[in-house]
Amino acid sequence: MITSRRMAAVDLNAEALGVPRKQLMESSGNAVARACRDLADPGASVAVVAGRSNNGGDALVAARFLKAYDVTVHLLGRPETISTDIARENWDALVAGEADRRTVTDSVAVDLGDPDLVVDAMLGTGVTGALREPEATAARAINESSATVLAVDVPSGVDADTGDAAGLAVDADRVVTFHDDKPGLGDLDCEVVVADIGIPEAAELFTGPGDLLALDRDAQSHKGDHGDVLVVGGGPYTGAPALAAQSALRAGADLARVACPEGVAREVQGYSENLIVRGFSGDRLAPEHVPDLLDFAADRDVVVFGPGLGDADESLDAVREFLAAYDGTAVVDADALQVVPEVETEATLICTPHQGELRKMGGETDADWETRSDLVREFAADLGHTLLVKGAYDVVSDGDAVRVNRTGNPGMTVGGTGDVLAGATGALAAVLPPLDAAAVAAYANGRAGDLAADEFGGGLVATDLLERLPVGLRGDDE
Ligand SMILES: NC(=O)C1=CN([C@@H]2O[C@H](COP(=O)(O)OP(=O)(O)OC[C@H]3O[C@@H](n4cnc5c(N)ncnc54)[C@H](O)[C@@H]3O)[C@@H](O)[C@H]2O)[C@H](O)CC1
Ligand SMILES: [K+]
Repeated sequence: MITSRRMAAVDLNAEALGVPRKQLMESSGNAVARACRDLADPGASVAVVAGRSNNGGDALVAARFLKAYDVTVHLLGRPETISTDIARENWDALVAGEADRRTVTDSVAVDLGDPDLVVDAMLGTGVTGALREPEATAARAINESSATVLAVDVPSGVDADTGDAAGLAVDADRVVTFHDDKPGLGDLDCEVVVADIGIPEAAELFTGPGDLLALDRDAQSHKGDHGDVLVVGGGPYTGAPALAAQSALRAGADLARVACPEGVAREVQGYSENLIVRGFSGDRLAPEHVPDLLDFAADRDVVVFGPGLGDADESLDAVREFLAAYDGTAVVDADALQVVPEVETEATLICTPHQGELRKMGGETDADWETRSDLVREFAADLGHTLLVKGAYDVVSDGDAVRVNRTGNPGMTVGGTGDVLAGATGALAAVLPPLDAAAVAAYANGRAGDLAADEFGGGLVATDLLERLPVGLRGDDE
């Protein structure tokens, strides 16, 4: 099952892997033609009703494959208004091949004749709201005809993420849907066939430019609130919390605060005037600080726990007490990780261990990334939290889905890059679901590292990543 939003991401990832959308459209069209052959005998009359975008494009390809049938293509609109290059190229191929075709520019012109089979390719996953004209009139004509109706990807008018129609929708006998089942289709009273259109498995498993789309859309739905992130750490180390907090800002957070021992607060502030630093008494985190921290954390969007915290017993006790009482979203990193398996918490946690830290948490790992993916998924399911296990291939899992990130380079083994990743994950967790936040953070952090390595090779340092994180988070075409 795949949502149309995730489908768009996978599609872009496929393109980055060398399988462009036009190639997928050819496979989709071929699958539509196969479904037609299943539903009608050679010689039967077929009315292809094509919209002006890619759903229509699929059917324009199918028309080319249906030489044994009496096909008429009805394009809903003027050819010059076809909205994608690949759909237009397929229309032009029909024109050049002198295919039987009509253009339907308004509702009065909708006349499908009396076909044996109708191919509904008006709208697919790009539908928004109720059908407009001439689609609405065409949908009524399709529903009134006695023909068998084959819908391409989804029946036009039906939202593929919910199965709901905002009003009128095509009543299909069969749907040929691409790549994977879509959430709403099971509730419709029609037969659903899933066609493999050759999207590589890697497009779904590995992070890619498509994963950044989640940021555009989900971040907008949290409009005006790009995150108030609190980093709790510092004590034995001061650079780590400062790096994590600056990284949260570079990853788009509106505010980054650091809660650290007052003995190191000036030093942490000294790294950047952009940080809001709040000291607590003493020189390391202890249980006595927890009530105050919980109050302070309650007004923040995400807490990043652990950078530079150290592993003193009283600090780890404090992490236990904090997590047991906290019910918000937290990224847990570094020494704080080891207490996670023993804590019962209502909080949503994203844990960011490297493989040594994973073992210390009780998790297993393996040199083979595929085996490691299974182990990480199982351990995330046991914990009930999201894991981002760092390595040459980072493995992200919420216990159900797995994403693997291949960006990054050996230069990133330098100190501090993990703090940058934790901070970025914190900022993204303010606007995205945990799995997406971790996957996008790993992808962007690795891209930032790759850009830094272009310049500094093995001499890159963590602050180089901070500067490049905004570019790492931006799509190539922006
Ligand atoms: N990997 C894939 O997912 C592939 C999918 N294919 C096919 O492409 C469509 C999705 O194509 P897209 O161009 O994004 O959207 P639509 O064809 O659904 O058209 C959207 C277009 O239509 C207009 N519109 C939106 N809502 C309405 C409305 N209520 N009434 C009238 N018009 C409307 C608006 O202009 C939109 O921009 C997918 O379903 C597959 O069939 C690829 O071919 C293969 C890979
Ligand atoms: K359709």
